Amino acid sequence: MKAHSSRVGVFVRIRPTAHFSQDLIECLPDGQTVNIHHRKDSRKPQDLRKSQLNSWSFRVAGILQDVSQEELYTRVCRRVVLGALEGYNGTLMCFGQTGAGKTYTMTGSTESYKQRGIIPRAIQEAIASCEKVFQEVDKRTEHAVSVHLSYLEIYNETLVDLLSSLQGSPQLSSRSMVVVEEPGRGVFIRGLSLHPVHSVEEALNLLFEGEMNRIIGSHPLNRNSSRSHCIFTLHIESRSRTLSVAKYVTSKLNLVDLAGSERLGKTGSEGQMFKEAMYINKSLSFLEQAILALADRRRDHVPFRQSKLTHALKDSLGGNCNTVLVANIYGEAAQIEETLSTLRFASRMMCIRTNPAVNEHIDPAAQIKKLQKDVHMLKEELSFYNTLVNHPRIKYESLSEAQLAEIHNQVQRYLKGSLEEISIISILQVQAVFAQFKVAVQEQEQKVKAELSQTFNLMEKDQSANTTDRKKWNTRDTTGDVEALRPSSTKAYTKMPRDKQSSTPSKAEAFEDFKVGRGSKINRILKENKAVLLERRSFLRQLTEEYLVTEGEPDDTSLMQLRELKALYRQRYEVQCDVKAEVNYCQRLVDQCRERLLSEFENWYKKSFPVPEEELDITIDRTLEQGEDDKGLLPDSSSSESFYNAQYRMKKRRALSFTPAQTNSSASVGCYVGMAVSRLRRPCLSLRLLLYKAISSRAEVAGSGVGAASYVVGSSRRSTPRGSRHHVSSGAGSERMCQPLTAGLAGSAEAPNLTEPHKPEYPYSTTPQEILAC
Ligand SMILES: Nc1ncnc2c1ncn2[C@@H]1O[C@H](COP(=O)(O)OP(=O)(O)OP(=O)(O)O)[C@@H](O)[C@H]1O
Repeated sequence: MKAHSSRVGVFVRIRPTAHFSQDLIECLPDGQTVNIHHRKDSRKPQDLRKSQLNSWSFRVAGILQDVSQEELYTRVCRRVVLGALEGYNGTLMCFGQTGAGKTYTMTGSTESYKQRGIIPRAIQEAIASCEKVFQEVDKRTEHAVSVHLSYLEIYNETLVDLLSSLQGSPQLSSRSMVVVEEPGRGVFIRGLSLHPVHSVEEALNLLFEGEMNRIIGSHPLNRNSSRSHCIFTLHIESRSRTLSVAKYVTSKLNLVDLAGSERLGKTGSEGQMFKEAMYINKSLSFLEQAILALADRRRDHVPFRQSKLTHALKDSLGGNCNTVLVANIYGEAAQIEETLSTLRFASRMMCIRTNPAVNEHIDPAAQIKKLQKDVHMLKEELSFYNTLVNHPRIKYESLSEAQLAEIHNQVQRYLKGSLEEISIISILQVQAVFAQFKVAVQEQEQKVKAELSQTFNLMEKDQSANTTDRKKWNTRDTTGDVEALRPSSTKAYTKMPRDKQSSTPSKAEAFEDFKVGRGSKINRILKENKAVLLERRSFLRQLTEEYLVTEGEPDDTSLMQLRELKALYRQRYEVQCDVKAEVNYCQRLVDQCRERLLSEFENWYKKSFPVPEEELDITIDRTLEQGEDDKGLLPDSSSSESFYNAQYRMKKRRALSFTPAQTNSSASVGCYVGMAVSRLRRPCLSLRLLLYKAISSRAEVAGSGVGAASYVVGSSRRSTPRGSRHHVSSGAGSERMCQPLTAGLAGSAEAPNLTEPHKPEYPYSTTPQEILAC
């Protein structure tokens, strides 16, 4: 609905008179300008000479003097009436002094066809064009037009339905009528009867009926003076006959005959006439205020609701409407002040801008019909297309229960793998498939949640039991109660039937636990020994490089230099041999520590998780066979690698001639010595050489090349009381504490009690004196 701004069209109509005051009312030849010359207080002849002559000029759309009713209609009204037929609201309004010719202009003479006024002519114009439509119904013209009439009177600020006397009209009291506003519909009178008309005659009958009901009073200026404001309205609605067009257009054409203003002091009205004049003047005053507010663009509030008239004319004055005002004036000098007043009002009206627009609406019922038709058409199109592409089975209606069940079945089979793919048929089917997937996912989630909650409940119980047991275990560890070291939770495992030992940890997992728990100390020693081994290897590498440099000295040197070089070469060679021996020794210690760790773990594991021996052997053998290729089974590959490496070496060593007792005890002391050796520093090469020789001799005694001995090295070595620390001093004389080593072995049943004064209890132990003797 496009609106365009337009000014209120204002015309001035001068009532014909034989005493036209040409001196006071000057109509210029342009037909649009009227000049008023007025001398104040001109009623007093003695002041005529003294008073000053004032002039006012009013330029309007047209000055209508001595024009026929037909010309007036053509010049003033036709445009608005035709606009109404196109969907624009229109208002034609007559304003002026009592007896100035408003009713004559608006209604005209009911006795003379030629002198009929605007309303009959507008009816004729509008309904005649509609009649054409009416008559062409059978010819199926494009639009169907309907016209309804209403006739409202505002008398003493009361709304009156002038057509309520007609048969079939609702007999409502004036109080039940009210001016209301609704979005999309604008201002209208609720309770005002609307009368459909199909011909000019019908419409004129209604007009005359209403005219009969108007309140007319005999006034000094007008024998048949209208004592009320009257609004005759044509309600026009145009709809398309085509079902596909849901739009329809409405418009209202208001033909307003305002009551005449009067100067009460001048007319001398009394009684009822006076009361009516008071109401009339008051309502016209409110109209003027509204117009002033509308004309002033700085005002954001227009007092439309001050009177029924302004409220009812709200749309006509400042809204969606083509508005035309006819200002009726007298031509006589006696009414010059009222004429001036009327022209002032008219000039203010000219300042008002309205925004007429076609009133388009969407009919919901027609819209639904249109959409249904569109859907039907599109389905037909799709059906045709599907036939062309060999998909004639596709239906576009909602899926039936059976179809949904089939889709559910397909999705279930697809998820289980028994159906390779779900063939896509239509969008509806795709949506149903996705819906079924959603349902499947939700069901799966519920299932997993239920399982998890069940598992977590069990785990929480187990964890609380484990925590309690671990506390007990830690406490007992410090008291040295070896038998009690086994966690009670593992006892619980052993009590379970074999087929229910699903929570028994794998060996790899158990080994990881063992390293940080029961076997943490021996594991730590192993790590330290490894670190010493690495450090020695690195040192050996460095020496080898230096030695190679010495070997590559140039030949053209003096004898002295050669001797020095030879000495240096020998010295380096000796050192290198020493370090090599150290490396070999450290390697053995590391192996023994590892063997010890595994041995202890095996014992602990067997006790904690009893498994038939043959099954254990099979497991171990398989593990050995698989070697490092079996890492995938283990939770932590780096840790499991060391585990299986160690296990492999242990199994290899089992084939050797050592008894478990020998292995354990020698390994324990080996670890101890490893710690001692790890404290050695490069400068004490001779001491390390001694150590190496002693080791070599013991190894020879053992005859295996693997047997270890207990060596405590250092000049300051001494026995310490139980629980105190062993101080092992390196060859450089520095003392270092090795309490962790002692503590780590003290808690083991198989390990010798090294907190006791040193009493070697295994066949290959060697005292420091022996070492020094070597
Ligand atoms: N242009 C005109 N040509 C011929 N007669 C006219 C014209 N204007 C008014 N008259 C006559 O003047 C008389 C008063 O006119 P009319 O009733 O229309 O005045 P009015 O403005 O409606 O007065 P009121 O406000 O009291 O109703 C009528 O008899 C009418 O025929």
